[in-house]
Formats: sequence, C-alpha cells, structure tokens
Amino acid sequence: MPQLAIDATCLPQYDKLDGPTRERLRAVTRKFREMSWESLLAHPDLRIRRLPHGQDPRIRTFRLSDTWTGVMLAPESGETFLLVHLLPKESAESWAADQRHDVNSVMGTLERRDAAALAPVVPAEPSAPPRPAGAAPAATDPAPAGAAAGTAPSGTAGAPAGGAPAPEPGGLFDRVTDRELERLGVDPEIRGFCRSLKDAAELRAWRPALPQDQYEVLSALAEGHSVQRVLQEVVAPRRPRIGAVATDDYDTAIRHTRERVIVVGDDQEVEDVLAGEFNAWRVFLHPKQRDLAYRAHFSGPAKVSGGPGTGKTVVALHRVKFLAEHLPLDGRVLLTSFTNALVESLKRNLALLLPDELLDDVDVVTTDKLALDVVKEARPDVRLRTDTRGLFANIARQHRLDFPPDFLYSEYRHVVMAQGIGTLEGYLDPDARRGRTAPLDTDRRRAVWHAISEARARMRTGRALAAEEIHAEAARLLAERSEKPYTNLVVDEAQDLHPMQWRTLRAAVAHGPNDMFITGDNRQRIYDNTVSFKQLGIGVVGRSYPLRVNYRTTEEILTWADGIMRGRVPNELGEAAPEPPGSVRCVLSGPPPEVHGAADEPDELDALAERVRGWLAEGIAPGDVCVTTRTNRLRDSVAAHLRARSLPAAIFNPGRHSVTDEAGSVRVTTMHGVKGLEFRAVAVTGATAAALPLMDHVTSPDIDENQHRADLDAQRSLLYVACTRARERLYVSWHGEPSPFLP
Ligand SMILES: Nc1ncnc2c1ncn2[C@@H]1O[C@H](COP(=O)(O)OP(=O)(O)OP(=O)(O)O)[C@@H](O)[C@H]1O
Repeated sequence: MPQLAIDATCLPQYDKLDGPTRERLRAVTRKFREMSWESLLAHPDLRIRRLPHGQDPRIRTFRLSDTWTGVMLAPESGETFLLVHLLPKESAESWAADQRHDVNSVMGTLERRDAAALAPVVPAEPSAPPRPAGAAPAATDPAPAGAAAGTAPSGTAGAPAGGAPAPEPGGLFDRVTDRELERLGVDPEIRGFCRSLKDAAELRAWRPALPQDQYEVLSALAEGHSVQRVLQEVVAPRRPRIGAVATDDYDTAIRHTRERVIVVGDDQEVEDVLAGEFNAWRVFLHPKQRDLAYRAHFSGPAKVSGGPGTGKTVVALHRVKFLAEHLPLDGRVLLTSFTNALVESLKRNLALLLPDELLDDVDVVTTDKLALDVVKEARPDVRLRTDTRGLFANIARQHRLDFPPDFLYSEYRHVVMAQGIGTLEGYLDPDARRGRTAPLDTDRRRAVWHAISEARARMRTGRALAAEEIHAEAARLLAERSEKPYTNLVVDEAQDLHPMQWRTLRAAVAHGPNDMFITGDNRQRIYDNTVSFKQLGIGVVGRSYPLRVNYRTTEEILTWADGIMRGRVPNELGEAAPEPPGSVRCVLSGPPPEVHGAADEPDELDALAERVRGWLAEGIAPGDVCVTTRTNRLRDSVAAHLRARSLPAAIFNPGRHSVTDEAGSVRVTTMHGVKGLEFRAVAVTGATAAALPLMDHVTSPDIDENQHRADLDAQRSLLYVACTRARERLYVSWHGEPSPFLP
C-alpha cells in the first residue's frame, strides 16, 4: 500500500482551512494511504492532475474543495506520496508548476526549488542536469516568486534577466571552489547561480527559491565559515548514516528528509501533524537537534548551548522522550528548570510529546522543589525560609560588622555556600575568596565567619531554612544514598542555577553515560549565579554542542536585540572561558522593532495602548500579545491602563498561573515572568534609565566589584530576554531618559 508523507509547508495552511475542508482533507489523505495509484487517478472527486507545463513531472494537483487545491509529489514508484502544499485554488496551479523537487546527491535529502524563478539566472552549463521531461522552458519572471514579501530583489539579484550571469570578481563565494561546493552538495545549477551573488542580503532574498539544504550550506559559507566546518555542521548531520545516495530514489529521500517531512500512519497522526503549526517542533527537528536529542550514548554529562530561540528547550524535551523510551524497569528521568513558570511550561509541552505511560516515568519539578522534597523526607518539619537577606542584615548589625548592609548575605551566598565551605579553616584558606574584590584580613574573616555561623545555627533551630541550606542538606542526603532517585537528568535554562543547586542535581544521579543533559544560554543569565561545572564534578569537556538556527524571532528583532548585548562576550555556560564565536541564523523575517520615547509615564501608557490596539486590529489574538515591565508596580499600572481603554488585559503571575490561563487576554507581566515563553507580539514598557538597571538589585561595588558587574550584566540580560520573546513584533518604550542598555 502507498504511504503518505506531509511537508511542513502545509502546517500554516491547515490553520486557514474551515472545518468541512479539514474533514475532507483527512478523508483524502486516507484515500492516499489506502487506494492504489490507478484507483486514485480514476477517482472522480479527487481530480488528480498532472501539470502539462510544470517544472516537475512528479507534481500533481488534486481537488480539496471548491476553493482549495492540494499539491502533491508522486514519485514514479508510487510508494510514498508527499503532500507538498495546500493552496487556494486560483494560485495552486501556478505555484505547483514553478516548483521542482530533487534528491540532493550528497545529503540524500529531498529539496524543493522554485525552478521557474531560478531559470533565468542559472547558467545553461553542459554539466547541468537535464530538465525533467515535461519541464517548461525558462520562465521570464526573474524574481523569486515565493520570496518573502518585500525581501526579494526587485531586479535579478545582480544577474542580467533572461541569461546566465557571467562570474564576476568580488562575488560572495569567490573563496570557495566549484569542487568544494560540489562536495558540500551544491548542484551545478546552484553553483552557477551563486557565482552571481554579491552579498549575504542578496542570498537571503533568494532563499524561498533555493533548495533548502543547499541554502543552509550557502548561508553558512556566506557567514564566513570554512568549508570544513560547513561540511561538519551542515552537511554531515544530513547525510544518510549508511548507504550511498541514489538521486532517483525519491521514496528513500522523502523518508530521509526528517527536518521538514514526516511519514504519517493513521488519521490521528495526520491530524496531529497538520494541526500543529506552532507545535512543529514536535515533529520536525533540525538534524543537529535530532542528533543531540536522540543520540544513544553520551559518555557523561552533555551540554547544549545557543542563543535565544534556537530550540534548546525543544532538544531537552526530545531528549527526555528518548531517555524515557530507554529506561530500565525501575528507572526515572528528572526534567528540571529554575522557576515554577518554566516547569509548568515544560510539563505542558512534554505532555504534547510523550504518551501517558512514558510521562509516568518522568518527574518535572524545579530544582528547589526536588531539594525540599529530599530534605522533608528526612525532616518533615523543615520549611523554606523567604527572608534570608533580612536575617543576615540583622545579624550583621548585631555583630557590629562595619560592612555595607548586604555584604554578609553576599559572602554567605557567593563564597561560603557557592563553594560549599564548611569550616573556619576552609574560609581562611587564601583561595576561598578568589575572584572577590573587597579584601578581608584574617581578623575580619573570623568575624564574618562567626556571624555567618550564627545565622546558620538560627535557621537550623527555627527549622526555617534558606534555599541555600536546603540544597546543602539535600546534596548531603543524596550523596549518602547508594540508590540515586534518577537514572537520567535533563536541565533546561541551566544558566540561572546556583552552584548549590548543581550539587543537589549532581548528587541525584549516578555518574555514568547519559547521566546529565544540560541546556542553557549565558546571554540569558538573569539571576546572580556563576558556575564552574568543572569544580562541581560535571565534566562536559568534549561534549558541548552549540545550536545556531533561531526558529522563534525574526532576523530584524534578533539583530536589534543583539545590540543590547553589544561588545559583551559571555562566558561559556558553566565555564570561566568566553564562548567561542559563532553566529545564529534566523528562519523568519519581518518588520523591524518599533521604539518610542515618551515625555512621561501617562504618555507612554497611552502610546502603548494604541500599539496594542493596532496589533489586535491586525488580527493578532490577545493571547498572543504580551506586555512586560521591569517592576510589579508598572505591571499593575499597565494592566489597569489597558483595561481602562477597553483592551482585554490580565496580569500574569508566572509563579501561580499556567500560561494558558489568560489565553483570551493580553498578558501583562514582569520581565522575569516572560523567561522561557514566547508571543507573536511583545511590548517592553518602561525601559527607562531609572528602571534598567534597577540599582536596588545590583550589588554595590563596595561589596564586590566583580559581583557588581555580574549583577549589571544580569539586568542587561533581563532586557535581552524580554525582547527576544517576540516572534513577529517588538515594541520598546520608555519615558524620560532611556535605559543605557538600549541599542
Ligand atoms: N526544529 C524546529 N522546527 C520548528 N520550530 C522549532 C524547531 N526548534 C524549535 N522550534 C521553535 O522555536 C521556538 C524556540 O524554541 P525553544 O523555546 O526550544 O528555544 P530556546 O533555545 O530554548 O529559547 P530560549 O533560550 O530563548 O528560551 C519555539 O517556538 C519552538 O517551537
């Protein structure tokens, strides 16, 4: 029986179909799976048509409804049909006639190109593959027909219309030879075409017309990566593991192109795939993502880093799936993150990916909850203390320590607990305070140690323990257990965890293959924690992997937001060394961010309300809009202001609500509250100099200059995180003096 595969291009289209058309599509897909090709061709309702002037003899159209047409690829073998696109009837045939599918001779993937748009600009080389039978002569429209609106070059990307461009000096790919391009899977047609390109913007404008994987190769080369690196990072992950590529074997290529094609088995799968435009991540993984998530064996902890929106959480979720599928009988997986809101969001997404029987084997909890549960098992009367900062300030006063108010707490948190120092001797060790800038002689260290010891003793007697104490105790209890509670552990948003939290995690799983899988991004570190994995016994050397494709944010927004981090080279996650250079590519493009400086707060809020109203009028659903502020006070004012102007607005408290609770309203929340989330449109309000940075939350340089700088960086990151939550639209406003962090 033939099989059906679905191309990811169909997903956003499915959203546009009405109920009866969707039902009909399901019925049609059933026929494709169940009937022979001859019966399908003869079927009166389907009206399967070959396009007499099409570029690709394998493409057919079929009737979906009076207004919608399906486009499919029907390889001669008839084994696997590919549903390529769903289009309004009037545009379907011309689109389908322009496209051509080929099997990439190096990567073995099925690629689609707009052959009609490319025809005038590809050289007619003798080495070019013969046009498929039935292909049309070169079309005359030189611009890439499917190019994103406004991005295609108005002319011919530097090439004379109607003829092949002669290679010109100063081309984008001059440094790469034809032989190298060939090794990278760039076919003769595209090799000839790319010689005419002058810069990366021109290449990007042609993207919709170019075969997808070859575009990836060219864009990595255009970024300046070496041929070797492109071979390793782009070509190798796509190559079939075994066997040679046969360019006439479309069935195999369809199955092999898992980045954008999925073979479906039954109605439920068809529905699951098609209905999931925003859940494409469940099905279509980048080869690098798939490789990391489903790799059978990492010999120890593995770390995945990458800028915002590069799919780290997606990889973490798929990794949990892989681990849960391969658990020993009594095994358990822990998926953990920093805040309740993040954990809620992970739980929801995991439930979309895993069947119930696998979900039962996975715990999704914050690292703090894990530690508290472990401690409570041994001492049920213990509870979490929330006023630790105040306690230390009191004790510092009582001990008459002449330091700034937060000094004692900072010393406790960032020296004593971060390094797990348990004795006065340990604290007096010359290395104990390495990296701290305020010097402390031995007498003062003794005084500080006594004050810290008293605070710790008071917490223990009162049984209300700071999170730091709970983790120290949890790590101790877990280290004593010969049977660890977890077989594997997956940590998301790892950049924000404190060393004491890492000790708990390290102790919760035995050392060994696949023990820890860690994802994070130091650019997004918004809490005051810096970590050395090496010191914590988490060896990731040789098992660190970057992700470099941003799936969330438009290029315009990401480029602007990157200006917030200008000149800052973050340290690699869990290391003291700077991150190696490497750029991120965006899949999406759109309008640039809007910025607005107002005279005062009421003016700023008025302008915000109009912006939000405009988005809603454009058809963006209220639940897809988020307004974010630095403080709770401004958050409340914004919500009240929007409501007073009849806009549906709800305050989102990430600690208490799950993300979908307020689906019918514009979400108003703090910058901390948007971490890990994403929205079609985001407004960042109150980006004024007085609020970003908020100096209350920045360690004074008198206490420690390094910590002072790290705290300022964390606030800069907070703005960066808020801005990179936007998928399509970003609006940033302030009143009075703008934040110095703004680009
Ligand atoms: N292979 C993929 N195909 C389609 N969409 C993807 C893919 N990978 C990730 N995405 C989408 O990209 C967006 C960002 O993914 P994700 O949240 O995993 O990124 P992240 O790196 O964890 O982001 P951040 O660090 O900014 O929180 C999500 O909407 C996700 O569904």
